[in-house]
Order: sequence, then C-alpha cells, then structure tokens
Amino acid sequence: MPSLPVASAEPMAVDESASKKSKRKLKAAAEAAEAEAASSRKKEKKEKKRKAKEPTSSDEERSSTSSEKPAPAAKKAKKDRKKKEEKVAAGEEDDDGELTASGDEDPADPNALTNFRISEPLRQKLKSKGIKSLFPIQATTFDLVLDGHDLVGRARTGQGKTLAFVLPILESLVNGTHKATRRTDYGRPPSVLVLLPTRELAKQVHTDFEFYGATFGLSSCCVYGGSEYRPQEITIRKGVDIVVGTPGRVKDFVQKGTLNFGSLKFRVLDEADEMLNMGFVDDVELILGKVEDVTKVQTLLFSATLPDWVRKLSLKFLKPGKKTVDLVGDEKLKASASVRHLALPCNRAARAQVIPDIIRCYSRGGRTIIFTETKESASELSGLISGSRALHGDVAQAQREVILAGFRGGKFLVLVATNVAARGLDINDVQLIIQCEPPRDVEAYIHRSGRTGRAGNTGVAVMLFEPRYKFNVNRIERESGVKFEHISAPQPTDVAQSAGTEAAEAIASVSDSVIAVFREQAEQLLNSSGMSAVDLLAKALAKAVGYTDIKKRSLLSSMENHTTLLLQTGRSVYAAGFVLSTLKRFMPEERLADVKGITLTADGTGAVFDVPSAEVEDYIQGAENAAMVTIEEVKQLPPLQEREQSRGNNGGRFGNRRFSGGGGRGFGSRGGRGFGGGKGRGGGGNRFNKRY
Ligand SMILES: Nc1ncnc2c1ncn2[C@@H]1O[C@H](COP(=O)(O)OP(=O)(O)OP(=O)(O)O)[C@@H](O)[C@H]1O
Repeated sequence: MPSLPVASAEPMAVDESASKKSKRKLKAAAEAAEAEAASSRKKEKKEKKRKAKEPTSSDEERSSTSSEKPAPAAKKAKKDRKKKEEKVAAGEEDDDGELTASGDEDPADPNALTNFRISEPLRQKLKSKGIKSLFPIQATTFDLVLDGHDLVGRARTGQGKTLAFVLPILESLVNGTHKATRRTDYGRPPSVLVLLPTRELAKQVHTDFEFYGATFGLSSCCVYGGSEYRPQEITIRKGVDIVVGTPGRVKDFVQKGTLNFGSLKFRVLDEADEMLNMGFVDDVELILGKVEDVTKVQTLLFSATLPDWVRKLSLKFLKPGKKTVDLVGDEKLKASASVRHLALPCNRAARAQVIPDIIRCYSRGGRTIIFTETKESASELSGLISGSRALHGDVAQAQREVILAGFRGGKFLVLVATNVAARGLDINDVQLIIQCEPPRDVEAYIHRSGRTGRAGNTGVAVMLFEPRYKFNVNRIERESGVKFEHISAPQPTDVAQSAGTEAAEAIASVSDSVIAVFREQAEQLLNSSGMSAVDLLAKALAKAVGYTDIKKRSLLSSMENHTTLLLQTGRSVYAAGFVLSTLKRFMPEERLADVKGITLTADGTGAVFDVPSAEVEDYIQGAENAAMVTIEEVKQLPPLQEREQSRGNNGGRFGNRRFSGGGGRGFGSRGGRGFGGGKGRGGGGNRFNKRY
C-alpha cells in the first residue's frame, strides 16, 4: 500500500491555504496543458496545410523539406486534387463515380479523403473510424505509393504511418496498377509482405489490413514466432493477398517453401531500424533477397527514426529512383511534439514508492506504460505496483497476447514493459509514459514516449534518473531535441489533491443504505478517538484511496524518510569534496556515509544533498555551532549546476564531476513540484532480444 509522501519541508497536514495553492497549481497546469494542446492542434493543422500545399517528396538521397520542389508525381497529384476539388465544389460526380462529395467532410481541407484517390467503400470504412482527412505523412505519400514509387517515409510517432502504406496499397491492388492482374484463385501467393520487428506490432498492423482490406475482399494473415506453425501454414497455402509478420517466422516459411514471392507487388518494412536492434538483420536481408524480379515489386520503408543501417538497407533494396518523405528531417525535435516531456530525479530504491504517485498525478485516469531496461526489473516493478502487469520477452506468447488485450480493454491500467512495447503499439488512452531511467539510445526514448500523445492527442512522458547520472538526461535532451521540464516527485498537496478528489467521489458514491448499518460503529469511533469528525473523515478519505501513512520524501532523490538540505559557506563551493570536508567539521565522519547526491548550486555558492530525516536537526544545529556555515531545509530546489559528465569519469567518490548535475533551470522551477509543475545488436538469428 503506498504511503502519502511529504516533502521534508512541508507541513504534515494539508492546510487550507496549501490546498488552495495546490488547486491553483492544478488549474494552472490544466490551463497550460490545454493551451499546449490547442497550440499543438493549431500547429498540426497549419502543418497539414503546409505539407499539402507543398508535397515534400524527393529523389534518392534527398530528404524532403518544405522548401524543395515537389516531385512530378506529387505535382500531378496536386493538380488532380485541385480538379477534384472543383468538381466537388460544382456538385459534379467524379468520372469513375467512386469519389463523391460528403456532407461531413470539409472539402476546403486539402487533406480531406475526397481529395485523394480513395474509393467510396474504403472512404466509408475510414469514416466509420472517425477518419475524415489524411494526416500529413499519409497525404504526402499517398500519390507516390499509388503511382508506383519505392519510398522511405519518416514521421514522428503517432502520426499515422501505418495507414500511410495500408491505404495506397489496398487501392493499388484493387483499383490501381495491379487491378488487371489481381488474383482471387485458391492457393494464390501473396501480393503484399509486411515485416515488423515484434509480434504485437505485427498483429496490430494485421488488424488494420484485415479491417480495411475486407472492404475489397482482400484476405490477410499474420505470422509470428511463439505460435503454432500449422494454422498459419494452412492459411498461406489456401492463398492470401497480404502477409504480415515478424522476420524470423517469415524466413522459416520462405525456407520451407510455404511462402513464395512470385506474385509479390509490395514489400513493406515498418519500424525498420528496430529490426536491426532485434538482431533481425540477416533474416530481413535474406527475405528481401528472395524476390527474383525486383522491378515488379514496390518497396516501402517506414519509421519514426532512420539510423544508418536503414539508410544502407534502402540503398541496397529500394530502386534508385526511390522517393524519400521525411517529415522530421533536420528539425531539432525528433520526439512527439504533443507530449509533455518531464525529467524527475529519483534513486532506484525510491522508484516503487514514487511511481504510484506519479501515476496518480499525471495519468488523468487513463492508461500508463512504465518502461524498464530489463526483463527482470519489469517483473520486479510490476510486483511492487499494485494493479499492474508485466510484459517482456520472457512472457509466453499466449500470455503476452492476454496481457496486451487486457491492457487495451481496460482490465488493468498500468503496464510495466521492456522495449518490446516501445515500438509502434497504438493503444487508446495511454496518457502517461514513465521511463525508469534514461534509455541508452535516443531512438528508444523517442519511441517509448511516443506511446502517448498519438493522433493529435496530448500526453505526458516522465523520465526518472539517478541524480548523479543527470548527464544522461542532457544526452537525451540534446539528441532528441526535447526540452525537459524538470520536476520533483509529487508532493503531498499534489497527491492529496488528486487522491482527495478521488476519495471524495468514492465516498459520495456509497449508498445511504450503509449508514444505518455503520452508524453505531462510527459513533463509537468518534467518541473513543478523541478526534473531531472532520479529522476522522480525513482519515477515512485517505484510507478509501489506499493511504495509511505519510512519509517524508526528499526533493533531490525522491527517497522516503530523507530530507534535502542546502549548505552555504559564504564563499564559492567548487566541489562535492569541499562540501564533505565542511560537514566533517561538525558531524561525525561515519554519519557522512548517509549523505546522498551532493549537487552544487548553479550560482556556485552552495550545495544541496539528502540526509536521513531523523538526522536533519543534528546537521542544522551542528552548522549553527560552526563558523561560516549555514544549513537549512529546502522546500524547493534551487537552480543546480548543469555539467556534462561521462561515465567512468567520477573524479573520486565524492568528486565534483560525479555529483554535479541538477537542472540549470532548477528542478520544479517551471511549476514542477509534481503537479503544476544494450540491446542485442547485429547477431542474426536472435529471434528475440535477450534483454527485453
Ligand atoms: N488520418 C487520420 N485521422 C485520424 N486518426 C488517424 C489517422 N491516421 C491514423 N490515425 C490514428 O492515429 C493513431 C496512430 O497511428 P499509427 O499507429 O499509424 O502511428 P505511427 O506513426 O505508425 O506511430 P509509431 O511511430 O508510434 O508507430 C492510430 O490510432 C490511427 O488509427
């Protein structure tokens, strides 16, 4: 059961003014989030218009930017769209009779479905899912794919890359270039092969092909490891149009002769860079190399991140005239723009206590995914966080499916996962992502945080870090273009606000029928406790949402029963070693072993550090008796030194380099305070990454 944390400097009880302040902070946070969401929606709208006006396609090796000239195909498409727009405006029917104006689509929107060669049945199907216009990546690539180009497509997470290939492929097979050669006979080989790095992702993309493909009577199947061969084999032998799968299983079917690519029209690599991380390099290259006549096959490659291997792969397997549509390009921000990126200092030991409070304050009642670096930590953490389930590579396939279905279906709201869930998973209402430590690769940060803030929605991504490894936060910040808001662990007013509202609602929902049954006990309790009715009710509220205790929590490392102190000496403080020698003047040396996370202040006049709460008075009094030293408890962290560090360059146990860090802007200085404020690379044949 979680305990309600309290900042060491905060009063134990939440008084009225604190609660008002907290309400104000919450309101401000809500307003800020709303303003951010509105601005991101506005930006996206603008972006859509801009992209549609200037389709950003390019020839090989040129990444698209809005300043580049549209490719001829895109120009033609633009003209076509204009023609269609005029027809629609004039109320004329299209030549083919398939594309018609629709009452609830906005014909003025250049990305409206009617402006693309999307046939009526597919349009209706899209509309049944609430899709009335294409997202920028879809709008920019649609004509290119339909017109037969090989393509590399890149857009940020949650921007609709899946439909960017699903829609033009379906139209191409049924109404486009391949209409004449479409086969419907028993035992026909597939026309489309889609490769994805994980089973979950393969199933998700397969669901889209199944749903939209059914419109045209196109059949599809999903093949992935960890499941029986036989049923998949039977389906393929009967004849399917689309095969979606993971490289290992697809390779097996290719080698067994079950799959043949004699009729293949499209091959798609989604999340291509992750194939490399998963050790699928050899499998992917073998599969792609099995296509005999590459001139007859269109190859599409999509990802939110395009590291070197993917570029090399595209050079090797895509035609020389391939197009590249890169909606991220050289823009600084590679991660999702509709996500609030927060960084929170937290020692490993404090994680299990802090995370439930982060969830309470930031998940807005929606789903949360917590990412750990290893399978072991995922299992361990899920055991400590009530109501959560773990998902990683050691979980049996059948069980993984049950867990994911349970999470999607809302049976439980917290999933603790390894990178197996970092990519592509599109799960409704994931409001919060927590990363237990900065990932090694910036790509992982981008994909993990991209599980929220999808399809124009907003979300929050909180990254925990050990204060002494703050340099890893700087690295992610630099490489992803994200500007982290630095916050401290949720404080009592934050948690009390969220939990209190929840508790009040829980109690208000209890039927009056219980009163008669419990009144006598309540009266007895009131009389015997010697407390006021309000105090007793406050306890009942806390208990109703699972809190039985309030423990102090430090600002610096989020440790329970620890307090953050600020030391000042009236002169410059250059190193953590200096802080320790100052403390040694009035504290017994053996007590200094409990001093944690010495971090210098940005102005160079002091340092903050954590000590056990029970020893706070000793430090303060000790300093009072020492010359030129003051020590005080801090309610909010001052701006801290921002120093670049590298692992292994510690400068001694308490060396400055090791302990420096902290937010230059000051943790929580932007309304932080809680609210308001090695992967197995290469190595072919490894079907599932060992670490996750
Ligand atoms: N044109 C659209 N209009 C509204 N919603 C859409 C549109 N296209 C896709 N979506 C929805 O957006 C969500 C994200 O799409 P998708 O999973 O394809 O994103 P992605 O770019 O592949 O993300 P990632 O890089 O994380 O894999 C899905 O729920 C999808 O149904």
